[in-house]
Amino acid sequence: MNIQKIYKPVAAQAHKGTQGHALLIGGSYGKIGAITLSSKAALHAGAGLVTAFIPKCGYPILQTANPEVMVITDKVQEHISCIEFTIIPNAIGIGPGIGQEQETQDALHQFLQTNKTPLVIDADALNILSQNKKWLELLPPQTILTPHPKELERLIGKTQSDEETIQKTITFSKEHQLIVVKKGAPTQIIDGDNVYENTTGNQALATAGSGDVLTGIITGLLAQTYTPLEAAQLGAYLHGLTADLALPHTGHESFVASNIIHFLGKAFLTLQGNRNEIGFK
Ligand SMILES: NC(=O)C1=CN([C@@H]2O[C@H](COP(=O)(O)OP(=O)(O)OC[C@H]3O[C@@H](n4cnc5c(N)ncnc54)[C@H](O)[C@@H]3O)[C@@H](O)[C@H]2O)[C@@H](O)CC1
Ligand SMILES: Nc1ncnc2c1ncn2[C@@H]1O[C@H](COP(=O)(O)OP(=O)(O)O)[C@@H](O)[C@H]1O
Ligand SMILES: [Mg+2]
Repeated sequence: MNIQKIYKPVAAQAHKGTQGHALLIGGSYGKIGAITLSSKAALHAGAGLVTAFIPKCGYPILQTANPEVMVITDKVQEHISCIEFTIIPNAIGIGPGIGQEQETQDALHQFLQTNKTPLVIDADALNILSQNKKWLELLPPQTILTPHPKELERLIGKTQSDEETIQKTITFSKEHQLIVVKKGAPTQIIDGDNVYENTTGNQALATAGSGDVLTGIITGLLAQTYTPLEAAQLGAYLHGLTADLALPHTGHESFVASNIIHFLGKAFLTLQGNRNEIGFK
């Protein structure tokens, strides 16, 4: 599978209104950084407009760190208690840093009951779903879940081998019509019986916030004209490639999640050449 076939260059006549509006929902006291990274990543993935929905305490932090991102605040200071907004986003990413307060769980339930917008679900939003598996029925078809191994285990249960994990994830994906970005080394994308293995990335990504950035990238792509499977594949590919491109500059140790965002431009630029070797296995 060739990533270059998925990639769509930005049209010369494009404007911010044609490049998609991404909404990132998350953050809680002490974890505003997660949603700050996600929303910044969505912008750098090409979304024309990005809004972050966060608890009140994050307002000055996010507005200062990301002046290009618009902000909607919850009425509660330290966590999200009610997800209501009047904007019409093209894609929503929910979960980075959101925490598991009871009010936040209730807000997620309420949100899922009415939401029809293409969705990416990560981090504590996944953990809340794991404790309320009936809510999986509320997800729009082709919703993208981005679990790391522990989050996946909470969703599908313990397994004895990698093969069993893949089989259970395929069954889970088919049962609920979901795309699972099974994060790891390497990341695999499971869409029903189809399993795609990413070819980019390295251990530099073993750093706090690198998954939060992936969620922002995928949501930013989903808000443009990419299908959920394309957004998951291109997002995972670009995310990993940033770590490969950064390696001569940062080494494995000093690479941090912000570097993923920093090197995203260089990663996109590789897609504009004629490299045929790139892609997924
Ligand atoms: N700057 C920030 O605000 C940050 C906020 N974060 C947020 O913190 C919350 C908690 O997320 P966590 O993922 O830390 O908590 P979890 O409890 O979901 O996951 C941590 C556990 O999973 C295990 N694990 C993670 N990756 C693994 C792998 N590849 N293989 C095997 N085990 C693995 C860890 O060893 C640990 O036991 C999330 O909402 C997240 O978005 C984190 O992303 C870190 C940065
Ligand atoms: N050794 C590794 N090789 C390749 N990718 C890795 C490695 N370690 C972590 N990653 C990637 O980094 C990201 C980590 O996500 P996650 O655990 O959710 O981080 P966080 O919650 O801190 O943002 C995933 O995309 C994962 O595939
Ligand atoms: Mg994570």
